[in-house]
Amino acid sequence: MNKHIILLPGDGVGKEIMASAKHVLNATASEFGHSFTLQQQAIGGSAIDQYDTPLPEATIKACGEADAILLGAVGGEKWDSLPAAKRPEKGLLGIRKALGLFANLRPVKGFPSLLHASPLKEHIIDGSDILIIRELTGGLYFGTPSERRDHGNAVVDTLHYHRDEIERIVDKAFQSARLRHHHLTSVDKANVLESSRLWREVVDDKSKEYPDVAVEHLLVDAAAMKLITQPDQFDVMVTENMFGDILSDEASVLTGSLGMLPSASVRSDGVGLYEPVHGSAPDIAGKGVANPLGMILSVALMFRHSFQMETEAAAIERAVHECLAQGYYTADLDMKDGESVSTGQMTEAVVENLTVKSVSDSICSMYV
Ligand SMILES: NC(=O)c1ccc[n+]([C@@H]2O[C@H](COP(=O)([O-])OP(=O)(O)OC[C@H]3O[C@@H](n4cnc5c(N)ncnc54)[C@H](O)[C@@H]3O)[C@@H](O)[C@H]2O)c1
Ligand SMILES: CC(C)[C@H](C(=O)O)[C@@H](O)C(=O)O
Ligand SMILES: [Mg+2]
Repeated sequence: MNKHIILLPGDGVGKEIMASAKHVLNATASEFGHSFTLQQQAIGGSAIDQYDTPLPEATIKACGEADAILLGAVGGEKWDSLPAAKRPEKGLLGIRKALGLFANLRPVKGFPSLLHASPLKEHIIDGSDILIIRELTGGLYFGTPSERRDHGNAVVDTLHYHRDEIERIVDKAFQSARLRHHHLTSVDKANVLESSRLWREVVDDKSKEYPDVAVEHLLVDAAAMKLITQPDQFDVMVTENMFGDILSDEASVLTGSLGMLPSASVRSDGVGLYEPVHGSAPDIAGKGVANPLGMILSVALMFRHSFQMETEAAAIERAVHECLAQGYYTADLDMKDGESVSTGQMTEAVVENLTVKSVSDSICSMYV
């Protein structure tokens, strides 16, 4: 099958892990007999340097015509003092909005070999398997006005949702719960925010269409606590844009490192943008030590969600599982024994484990 994929490496470690994604993508293509057209475009700080904008028109056009998009990360100190509209992060927010990618799926499932890489107790994280569904094109990130007032001494940010925007993400969450363990936790701040009270109303209305899914409402502060004390109590979690941003970084602790988490930003027709949950990691950028697995697992999500190629997706996930079991780990994973490997060595280890043979006894669909 021929697919057209846009690569947006972005900034910092984004460039390093995109090289890993390309390598794994090419290896998967040759292993399974696919041909992909890959085209690179600029976004974030590197686009600002080249084109004076974090999201060039050419990037939006190319992404709009693609079957799927892979993104590394954006941002860095160099661009931190630019005005809001010119920051690298605006490029990322802009492409999500321009493509209508309203559903951000962030699966959090630890690999058995990394149980002791987490600072949390093993018996607490063992068996946790959570899908965080973050609303991605509305909420606090996109409401207007968002501006300074009173000569810079006052400020307003707006959390805006229309019922339709909540309905479509909640629908997606119920559908995902049906494919998993039929349990949905909706996270909000309904004891304070009017937007959360509408959110809760929509979840309760929608739940009538999904009587086979058990629904629970949880306030976001309690959810943050429960996520790391009783993670096995969660199946699918659905929440507002910023709540989801924060909770997913927190949840990464269950897997041993922020560098492990992949994500899929999708809309209803299957077009999607796939990126790790972490950022450009300026503290380690350029050193060749970034963990490429969140990015590589995002490639697996692309096969699953945009191309409906479950075998290929499972093969990549299996290869990651195998190389961790063989004892490969990057420096961010706080392991007790042995020596950590570089980004390139970890990527090679994944590619070496990526064989058709390994798919037969696949652990399959780790990240539905
Ligand atoms: N999706 C994105 O592009 C994205 C996401 C988050 C932050 N950012 C941007 O990235 C920049 C840095 O933000 P930050 O430092 O708060 O968050 P960050 O996610 O870049 O880094 C947080 C910590 O996690 C570590 N880390 C992250 N990814 C890693 C990996 N793959 N391997 C090993 N360690 C990893 C970093 O070294 C750092 O210690 C900012 O400009 C921010 O806006 C971008
Ligand atoms: C860089 C930033 C705009 C982005 C977000 O908040 O959505 C990031 O933190 C993420 O999680 O993808
Ligand atoms: Mg984030």
